[in-house]
Order: sequence, then C-alpha cells, then structure tokens
Amino acid sequence: MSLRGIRGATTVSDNEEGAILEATRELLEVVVERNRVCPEDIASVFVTMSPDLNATFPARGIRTLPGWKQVPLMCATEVDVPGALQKCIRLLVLANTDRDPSRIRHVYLRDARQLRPDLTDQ
Ligand SMILES: C=C(O[C@@H]1C=C(C(=O)O)C=C[C@H]1O)C(=O)O
Repeated sequence: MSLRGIRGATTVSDNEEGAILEATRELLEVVVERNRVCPEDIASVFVTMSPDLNATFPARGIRTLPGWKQVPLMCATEVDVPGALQKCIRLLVLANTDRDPSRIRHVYLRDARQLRPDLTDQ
C-alpha cells in the first residue's frame, strides 16, 4: 500500500448551501467509486472552493456520508487567479492504495472538465 493523491473538481451553478454540499458529495463518491477506495483507506481530504463560493463549508457534505465522520477534512479558498473557472469545488484525496499511479483516476465533472482535458474520461 502507498499513499497516493487523487484529484477531483466540479462546478455548481449557484453559491447555495445545498448545491455545494450535493456537488461535493457527488464528486467524492465518483472519486471513491472509480478508484475503488473506501473511507478506511483515506488519510485526509483537502477541499478548495473558488472565492465566489462561501455559502457553506464543503467538508460538511463529506462528513454526512456514511463512514466518513473520522476522516480529517480541511477546506480553503482557491487562489483567486483572474479569469479562473468560477463556482468550482476542488478535492485532493490522499488514499492508501495498491494502485499504480498510472491507474489513479482523477475526476473532473461538469464545467470543471475544461480544467484538465487530458484527464477527463480516462
Ligand atoms: C487547474 C486546476 O486548478 C488549479 C491548478 C492546479 C494545477 O495547476 O495543477 C491544481 C489545482 C488548482 O489550484 C485544477 O483543479 O486542476
């Protein structure tokens, strides 16, 4: 087992609590499913939101998922680069896995697919 980073990103249409929580949960669920990891394998999850999102802490969306209460979470505001993708939620999941780095599946959903076209639908 090695500790590997798995990236994810997605977008929401509004700075609204329910939308942020739902999109964060969906993104994490896809990361977990595509990489076949479970909460016990996860060392920590770091979440950022673009500066135009502040209606809630996205970590709350993760903590309410079954099995995720003990996983250390941290949220922060993404770097406010002019012209960067708006209303974007990003994840960095640190997971213990036997997967080779070349088989780690990073997940870019919705409008965030444009961030890394090289990693989309891999
Ligand atoms: C391009 C992205 O956004 C930003 C740039 C990153 C990068 O250059 O690797 C990583 C995270 C973000 O700070 C992304 O989320 O992939």
